[in-house]
Amino acid sequence: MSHELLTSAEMGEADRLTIAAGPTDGVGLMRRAGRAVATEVLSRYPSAAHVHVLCGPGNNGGDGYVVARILAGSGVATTVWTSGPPRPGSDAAVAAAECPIKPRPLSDFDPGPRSIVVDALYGAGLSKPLSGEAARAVNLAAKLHLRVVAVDLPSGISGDSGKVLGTSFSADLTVTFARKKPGHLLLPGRERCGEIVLADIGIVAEIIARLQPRTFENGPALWLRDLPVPAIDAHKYKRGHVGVFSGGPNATGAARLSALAAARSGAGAVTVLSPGNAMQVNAAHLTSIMLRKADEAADIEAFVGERRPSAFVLGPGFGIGEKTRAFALALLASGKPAASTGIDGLVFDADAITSFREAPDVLFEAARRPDAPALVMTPHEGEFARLFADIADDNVSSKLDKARAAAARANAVIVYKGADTVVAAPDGRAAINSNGAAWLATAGSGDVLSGITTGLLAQGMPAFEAACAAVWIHAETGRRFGPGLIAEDLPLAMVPVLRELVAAGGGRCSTALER
Ligand SMILES: NC(=O)C1=CN([C@@H]2O[C@H](COP(=O)(O)OP(=O)(O)OC[C@H]3O[C@@H](n4cnc5c(N)ncnc54)[C@H](OP(=O)(O)O)[C@@H]3O)[C@@H](O)[C@H]2O)[C@@H](O)CC1
Ligand SMILES: Nc1ncnc2c1ncn2[C@@H]1O[C@H](COP(=O)(O)OP(=O)(O)O)[C@@H](O)[C@H]1O
Ligand SMILES: [K+]
Repeated sequence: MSHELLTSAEMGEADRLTIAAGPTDGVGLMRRAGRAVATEVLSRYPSAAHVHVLCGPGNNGGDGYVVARILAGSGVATTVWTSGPPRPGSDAAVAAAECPIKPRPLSDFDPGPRSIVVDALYGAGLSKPLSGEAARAVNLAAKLHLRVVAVDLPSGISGDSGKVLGTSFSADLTVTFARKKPGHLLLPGRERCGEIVLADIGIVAEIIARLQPRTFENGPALWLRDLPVPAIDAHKYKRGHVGVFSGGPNATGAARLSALAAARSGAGAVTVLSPGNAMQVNAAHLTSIMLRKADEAADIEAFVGERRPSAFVLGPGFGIGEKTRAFALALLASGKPAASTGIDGLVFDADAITSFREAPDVLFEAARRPDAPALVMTPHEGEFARLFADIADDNVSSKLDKARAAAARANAVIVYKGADTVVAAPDGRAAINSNGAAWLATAGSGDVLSGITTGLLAQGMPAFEAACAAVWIHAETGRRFGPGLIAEDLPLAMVPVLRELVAAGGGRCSTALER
């Protein structure tokens, strides 16, 4: 499965295990890596006037010497610029010795217009901010609008965090090896990589599996087998019943967006739980979605006892304050074992998150109780900082690290939203999403996401998989819809996406939910 993402350390270990297993040695891997890059350059820029290969002192530079040798051997005018010679005896030194081009110092780098740059300065071993001659090369390439092909990663981008250290190349194409790294998907790294090509250099799946990777690129491979489809004997309650809490009379739309999305994602029944004073306005706007009054926590208990809901979403448009906290805690810890409530999961979004700003530990402790239903929280950056202020303030950690730390602390699946949404589970698994588009940045879009997540939870999908699937489906829908998207469009527009997923082999029959 090539959706695993490897940290620099894991990639180094994969390298080591592959060499130990034989027969390929380190230089062999380097030759394959360099050949993969050279093949892309030759096929994409067949009439390139001149290629400038920038080689650093480590193995990234080693790959660069291989590229330069192959390009020169193919008749391409090639110049090698180096920021320092490889360590004697290293694989890179072997690759440099095999390269017939005499390197020139990077400080003299002087590319002509319309030439191509192959950036093999630093990759997985980037250890400090780019400065001096490397920074000058970055600026020159940008000023001359040169095409840049990055080897493994654009130099200056951290493979583990996607952060820019000092400055970085903005590549048109990045060729990486064996598996992508988190920095290829997290921003701003993703944007600086351009198109990403994953090259097979002979590090086999068995070796990757031995590393037991815990980080993934979000996509159907991660959760398709768990995507619920109705069994032949399904009836609506077997397909899961979702409860969505509505805000007051002036804030009911968010709940209806969530409710509609939950229904479209396959929940057989959806009930909006509305304050008494908003019943009229909700009733005027609901058709297949049911409506029930819920003014206090005791009303939830009655609803659970009578109507057997399987998942709830609390937060969209609900309002911030004591009532929200009381509802959240009642849902998490009504004092009954989960088996008797039958609740598969909860989604806390928006105001349900913000309401615990002053006392996040109360929420985390409630979520930690062994009988608490599985919890998914879907904060955007602002909401994340309210609940996890210290984690958010840490300027060193990546978004991936932050989501993971938050999930462990809250004992919840955390969907840390944004253009590079990260989904993290308390057990350490995490997925980075990359199929979205900025069209999704529209009011109510997050309410739809929480509805999809709740709909999938209600159908028995495990929390991490449900959150990952919801994020991917939501993003895919927004990307395909494109200009003009508003949140109201999303529930219907996700139907073709769902259809394709079911046709592709989703998943688990919701009869398994019979209780
Ligand atoms: N693993 C695999 O399976 C395979 C890996 N392969 C390739 O290996 C690459 C990783 O190679 P790598 O580990 O040698 O690190 P690399 O990025 O060349 O840098 C290390 C050197 O740069 C220096 N340095 C760092 N940052 C700097 C800065 N800002 N400014 C100045 N100097 C800086 C650093 O200095 P130091 O930290 O020691 O001070 C050290 O000397 C990987 O990206 C891929 O292309 C392929 O061959 C196929 C198989
Ligand atoms: N630039 C972007 N690219 C991709 N997805 C985005 C972008 N901006 C926002 N999104 C997605 O849109 C949704 C917005 O949710 P949220 O901020 O809660 O909005 P609202 O509160 O208005 O519903 C999230 O799923 C987020 O990941
Ligand atoms: K590079």
